[in-house]
Amino acid sequence: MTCNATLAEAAPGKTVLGFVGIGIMGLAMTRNLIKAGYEVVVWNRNPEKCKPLEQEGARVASSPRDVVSAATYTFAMLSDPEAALDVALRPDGVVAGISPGKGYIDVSTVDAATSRTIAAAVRSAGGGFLEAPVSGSKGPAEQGKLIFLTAGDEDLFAAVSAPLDVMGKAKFFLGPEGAGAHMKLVVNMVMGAMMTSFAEGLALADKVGLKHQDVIDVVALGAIAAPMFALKGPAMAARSYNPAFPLKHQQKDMRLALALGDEVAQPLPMAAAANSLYIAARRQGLGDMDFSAVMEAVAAQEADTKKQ
Ligand SMILES: NC(=O)C1=CN([C@@H]2O[C@H](COP(=O)(O)OP(=O)(O)OC[C@H]3O[C@@H](n4cnc5c(N)ncnc54)[C@H](OP(=O)(O)O)[C@@H]3O)[C@@H](O)[C@H]2O)C=CC1
Ligand SMILES: O=CCCC(=O)O
Repeated sequence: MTCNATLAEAAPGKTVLGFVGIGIMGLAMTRNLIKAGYEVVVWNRNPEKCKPLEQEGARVASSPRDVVSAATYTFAMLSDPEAALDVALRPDGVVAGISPGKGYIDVSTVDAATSRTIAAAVRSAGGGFLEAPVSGSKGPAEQGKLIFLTAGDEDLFAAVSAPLDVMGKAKFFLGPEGAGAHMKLVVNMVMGAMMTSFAEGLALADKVGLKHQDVIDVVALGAIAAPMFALKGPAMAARSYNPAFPLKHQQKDMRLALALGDEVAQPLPMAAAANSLYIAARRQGLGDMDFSAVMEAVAAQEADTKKQ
């Protein structure tokens, strides 16, 4: 799909960029845009989080509409479908500032229906829409090494190619909006199940007297080696869960992937089992910790078994 108005190619010194949603990811991504020389306008629900960016040269706007009015292309990195819809559609939201020649790039992880609703509203105001959820966490966001899974208006994809390259190491254009959301949910569903399986492995190893570090080293050398296990393993062994990817967002992604499975009649029993552990971890109050804190839900199950 292409949008009706011509979209100018974004370049530092020429194009004003907007960014709404200055959380863990939004902060790191916006910083890289500023460092690359872009003039950036930002908004966050809690304005305190914009302060570091203001010191680094960003302008702070008082609503998402004001960001979009000031910028040619606006990126959004918001928690979940509810936040993405609200920020886009509220009276002083993104769509209220859209006009022909502007584009909205939603990099949040949401479901396809949310993305399609926002796309239709943006296009009816004359703008272009791209969904562009990312693979990669806080570290890759800081290093400009995210992987963009984009879909929607291909001319907008081309127009924002330079800022995407500032924030990421790779970008895929997957087709009409919905395809990017689907790809992201497939990847995060696999990641979520891998993490619960790893946590169970560490718990079992512990029970039989194996050292966590030995398990991490053995896994790292074999066919199931994964950067995620190497990165998160030592902190999990120390039961320390400083958030890079908050557990509440991983559980949201499992929920959205399971709903997608229902929609297309694909049973996902492993993902469903993993999801129940993330829900248990949220009930333990761990939603704002890193998603590796699912380890604590595994440990709590062990405690329950001992009581029986
Ligand atoms: N962290 C990670 O490793 C990755 C995260 N993601 C995805 O990126 C998105 C953001 O993640 P992350 O930065 O980690 O999360 P954070 O929780 O750090 O940030 C969430 C952002 O959403 C905003 N927000 C939440 N609800 C609303 C609302 N109702 N109205 C307006 N703004 C709202 C928050 O504003 P406020 O500060 O005011 O609360 C904040 O700016 C999620 O969809 C997540 O799944 C994708 C890849 C990696
Ligand atoms: O959505 C979060 C993804 C985290 C990652 O890819 O490391």
